[in-house]
Amino acid sequence: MKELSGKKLAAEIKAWCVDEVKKLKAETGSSPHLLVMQYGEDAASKAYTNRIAKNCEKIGIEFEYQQFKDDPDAFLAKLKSANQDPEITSIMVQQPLPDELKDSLEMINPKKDIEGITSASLGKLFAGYETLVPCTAEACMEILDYYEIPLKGQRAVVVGRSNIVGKPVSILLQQRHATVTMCHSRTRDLKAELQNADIVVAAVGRPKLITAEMLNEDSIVIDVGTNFVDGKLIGDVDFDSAAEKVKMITPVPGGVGTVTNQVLMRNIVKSFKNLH
Ligand SMILES: Nc1nc(=O)c2c([nH]1)NC[C@@H]1CN(c3ccc(C(=O)N[C@@H](CCC(=O)O)C(=O)O)cc3)C=[N+]21
Repeated sequence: MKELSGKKLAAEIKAWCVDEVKKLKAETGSSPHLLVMQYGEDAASKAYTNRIAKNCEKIGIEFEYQQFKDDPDAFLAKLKSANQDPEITSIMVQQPLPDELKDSLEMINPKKDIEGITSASLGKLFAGYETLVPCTAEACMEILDYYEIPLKGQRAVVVGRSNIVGKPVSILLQQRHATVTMCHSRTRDLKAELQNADIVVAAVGRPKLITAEMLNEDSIVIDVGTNFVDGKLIGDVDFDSAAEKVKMITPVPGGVGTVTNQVLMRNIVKSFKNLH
């Protein structure tokens, strides 16, 4: 078994960002500027925001955070003004959102949509145009490429069909000529599907849902899960048992999540470039 660490790759992407931000500052006199908006008190959103703030600081990206509560109109007003504001080059709206504000994700200016979650961004991805791609899906592809894992003609089984990971990663894998099977909570026999997999992408958000006995010895496993259990970060794959069996597997933490953090930074740099 080979552990597919994301640490070196993440450091490389970060170094690229640092360099690029320096160059852009010299050329334009300004720096990328991220606005993170949160509605309500979700602790995971807060923790994620703090991590993003630190990463922005290290790279030289300006960071702004606004939290709202009990005032959906103020939230919408800020989002509208941020869409127009030339100083704000990237916008991230933390999820979850209350039902009355769910549609606001669609309002994000697609040029500033660093998570690639608007239908405009996802539509471009679907059609094969260049666009900002959801960071976690892109991080999976980066890890596969970093470790030179062949994709053409390979069988990839994606477990999970979310808009931010499962669906986009399935498109990216198909673009690279993999044969993709989508599995989810209603899949009748997940083990049978996994037996055929050259590559498994686990993105369901259920701790240790996938166990060693479900996996094939020749599989390469990309674990996207970031489940907090008793204060510990646990993947969707039971790492300890799976690691003894499969060919290669990403750890949690230190795998996809580490790369995702820096792919997000790179998307902030890209959105700045697209706007300038
Ligand atoms: N619009 C939006 N996009 C999100 O992506 C989003 C969100 N809202 N709301 C909150 C949740 C929560 N979330 C996490 C991200 C990283 C870790 C995490 O633990 N990251 C580790 C990575 C660990 C590893 O190496 O795998 C770290 O940064 O150190 C957890 C949770 C994102 N979310």
